[in-house]
Amino acid sequence: MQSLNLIDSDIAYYPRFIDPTTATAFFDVFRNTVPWQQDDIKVFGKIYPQPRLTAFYGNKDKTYSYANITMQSRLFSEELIKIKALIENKTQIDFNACLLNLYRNGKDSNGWHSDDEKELGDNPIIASISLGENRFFHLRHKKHKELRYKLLLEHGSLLLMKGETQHHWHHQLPKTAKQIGERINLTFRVLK
Ligand SMILES: O=C(O)CCC(=O)C(=O)O
Ligand SMILES: [Fe+2]
Repeated sequence: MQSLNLIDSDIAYYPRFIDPTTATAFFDVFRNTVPWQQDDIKVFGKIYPQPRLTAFYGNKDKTYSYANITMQSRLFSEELIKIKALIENKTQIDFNACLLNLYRNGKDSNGWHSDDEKELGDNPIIASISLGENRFFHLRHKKHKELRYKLLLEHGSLLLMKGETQHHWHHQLPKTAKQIGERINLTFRVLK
């Protein structure tokens, strides 16, 4: 486990949290069975197609809203329940929802944001699993914008963000000019 030790944050990175062979098997199942959709998002009043595909799962029929999208959750699949159990075992935190992202190639991305929706509570806990291609994850302090950090999110890894992280830091998954394939990201969350 690697603790990022950035001020105003509580972020830990676990490389090979899932072994590579198992992670590849999970990747294939999610790639082929999740009903991936591309929604429109509103950014500063303009509508754009989201630069990635998403899906939303939970342990109940709940809706989740961000950037003017409202997603209806599907019930956790067998594979999501398995991964959720691995994370819960490590963190002692019970997760009840998961937002899935599919980045089809290097042009797909996720812009600067913090995961600070009201439903996530005061100090959101986000457990993020990476499958498939490695991609860089950027962090930038909201007030001290010169404080930045780049982390390579590898196949099978877990990134855990908690405490005041979402209050003080934005994160993004930038585009890359490299010719790369698909990456799937699972962000387990606690919805109040
Ligand atoms: O794909 C990633 O690693 C980041 C995803 C993310 O930040 C989010 O879904 O809120
Ligand atoms: Fe996020």
